[in-house]
Amino acid sequence: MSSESSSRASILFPLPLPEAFDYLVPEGLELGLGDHVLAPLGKRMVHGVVWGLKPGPGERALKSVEAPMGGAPLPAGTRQFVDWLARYLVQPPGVILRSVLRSAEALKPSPTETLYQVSGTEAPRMTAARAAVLDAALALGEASAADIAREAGVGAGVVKGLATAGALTTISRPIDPPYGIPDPEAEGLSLTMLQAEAGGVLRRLVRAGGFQAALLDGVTGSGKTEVYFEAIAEVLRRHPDGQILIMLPEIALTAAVLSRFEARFGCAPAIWHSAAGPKVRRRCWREVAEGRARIVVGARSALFLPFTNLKLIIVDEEHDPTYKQDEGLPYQGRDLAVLRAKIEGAMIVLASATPSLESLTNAQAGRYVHVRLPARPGSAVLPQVDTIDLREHPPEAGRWISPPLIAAMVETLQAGEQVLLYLNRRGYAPLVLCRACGHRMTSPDTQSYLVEHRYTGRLVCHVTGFSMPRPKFCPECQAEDSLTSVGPGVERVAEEAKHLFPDAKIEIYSSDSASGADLVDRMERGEIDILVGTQIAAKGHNFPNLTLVGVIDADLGLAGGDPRAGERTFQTLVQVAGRAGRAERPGRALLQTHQPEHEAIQALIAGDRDAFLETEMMAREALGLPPFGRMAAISFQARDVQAVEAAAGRYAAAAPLTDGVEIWGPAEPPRALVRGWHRRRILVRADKAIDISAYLRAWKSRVKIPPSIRVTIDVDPYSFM
Ligand SMILES: Nc1ncnc2c1ncn2[C@@H]1O[C@H](COP(=O)(O)OP(=O)(O)OP(=O)(O)O)[C@@H](O)[C@H]1O
Ligand SMILES: [Zn+2]
Repeated sequence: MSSESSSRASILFPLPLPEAFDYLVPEGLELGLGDHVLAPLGKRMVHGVVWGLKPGPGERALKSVEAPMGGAPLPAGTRQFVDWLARYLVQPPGVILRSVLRSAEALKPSPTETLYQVSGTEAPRMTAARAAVLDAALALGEASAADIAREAGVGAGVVKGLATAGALTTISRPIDPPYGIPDPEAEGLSLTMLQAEAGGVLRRLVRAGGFQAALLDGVTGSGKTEVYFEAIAEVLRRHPDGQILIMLPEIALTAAVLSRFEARFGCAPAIWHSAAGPKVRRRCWREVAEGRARIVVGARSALFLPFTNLKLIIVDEEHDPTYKQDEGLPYQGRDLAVLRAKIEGAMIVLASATPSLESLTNAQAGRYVHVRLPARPGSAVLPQVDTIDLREHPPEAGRWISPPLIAAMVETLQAGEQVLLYLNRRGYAPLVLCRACGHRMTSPDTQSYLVEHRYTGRLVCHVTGFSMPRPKFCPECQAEDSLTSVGPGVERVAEEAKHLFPDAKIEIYSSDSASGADLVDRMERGEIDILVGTQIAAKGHNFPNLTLVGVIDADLGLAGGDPRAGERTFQTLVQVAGRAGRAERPGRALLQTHQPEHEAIQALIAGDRDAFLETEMMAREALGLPPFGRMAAISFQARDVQAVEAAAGRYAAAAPLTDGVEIWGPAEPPRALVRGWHRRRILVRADKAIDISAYLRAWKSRVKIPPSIRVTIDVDPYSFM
């Protein structure tokens, strides 16, 4: 076994193991860092990546690497990102690697298909079937045997026979073709002065090279997309092999957005998101790893793609809460994007009309270049925002649209314009209770109210997905027909709108909608009069004829005591109001509220974002909350409530004592029971100067928790509650 030339490789597996393991490299096998290999782990052969190479056979008897797996090696930047994240997120490195290796198929070359084409050579023994095939092949150009045979109305054997006879030639083509080459000089919109200026700043940053960060802070509808296209074009010009990642919130990956990319750069980008099928995934992953894909448009998980030469990352709608992943591996995609840009020496642009306090603080401190776009292009102006005080103008009993909002809707519809009614609640009613005994319908094993969905006639748990038919008898007191729906969801508001405007075309847009893309198209074309939507309808869309936005409940989200509630509500309301009046016709937004004096709502009416953020910042600073301090959450889950309490208690007791760190809890989180799993949570607040990841690692190493208890560490919890 041990010869002069033998060496060792440490192999990292995409598994929750504490570290990479050493293997012997068999003689004759040349391995490089980042190579994909098969190696024995227990009784199995497992796909791993060469993480280190060492000379000599070493002291211990080691197993051997079995075989190389092919595919482009994992680039150095990606490996560094994995190591960095493992430390930062307090996770075993293999857990991060698992987020990188998302397509084993991508390591193999693309499968090929055979296409047929008329060769021009005469076919011997012409028959009617053969003539039909030649006609079909001429009409189709390059096509598969099956397609030609179908067109000709014969069996595929006739096609193959003609190929053997030389009358058809065959071409072998990859099923996953490379992506088109984007053209930076393709015709775009002509930019306004403000846009050109902002674009110029971004182009200069691209030319400066290396890690650069910019906050593109522009009001809704100001054309931020066009401006960051300028940065993309500059990278395409300067770096013939440079790669660009554009991150969007998952639901913003619509046909409308993609066609704007195509229009500007002359070809479709590579696409990456969690719902993409294996074929889309393997193509994108392979092309990125081989350095051929130039532009990737993706959701947060695109961060983990193996870029070989990443030059620019755009995080569009950077404030969006969907960049935060809570399940599985918790991380904040926006922050990791900045980290990745640093490691790759790339530029990053964070774009938003309502930047997060984190990014604004970085811009104010000069860490990010602050690029502003204060106005919409051309004649488009920002919407006029007003409140409707529900205490003065209450809707009729059992209704949710107030008289002033109804009046505004009448005007808008009479002018032939569109209305968006916004309520961030899916279904018909958020709560169903028994009039006889007061029983509230909840999800089994989960402390969560069931939401009534009237279209499907079911009560649905939005936490676990559990659903049941609406019962006729109260499950508690058995009273008949005693269940009543409390409060509105979008279905109920749509029902009311239908009652008020029986002739209007009304649609509901929420994550329950079967075809959101179709709704967006029809809304854009003006085929819908009133769209009743949740936050999915509030993001990024351009509906030129939409001039009235009615917010059914502007107070939703302000209650509850989460210090982020004000910021989040403000962001959502700016975004939803920002859908109005994006083209020639001016728009307005009406907010129904019980507390028109609330700071977030006042700031919105005054259009004074900065004053609002100023007070928010002061509150955060006083409490030492992010961005002025660091937070982490440690969550415990178990089937047994006593076990989870004991484990959380022991964990808390083992906390290292340090100045500048405060430990809160263990306590019950907002959802303390889900699918029969009991949850407890410890919150950690640390001063900015403290390396909270290192602190959490040290803490974790002090406690042994039994495997029946799931422990999750989140170094960037979105909610502080
Ligand atoms: N220079 C321009 N000339 C003509 N139309 C423009 C120009 N710039 C932007 N637009 C149009 O204005 C609309 C808004 O642009 P875009 O979607 O880029 O705005 P945004 O800043 O991303 O807005 P939001 O933050 O609300 O999503 C789009 O329909 C876009 O095509
Ligand atoms: Zn009852």
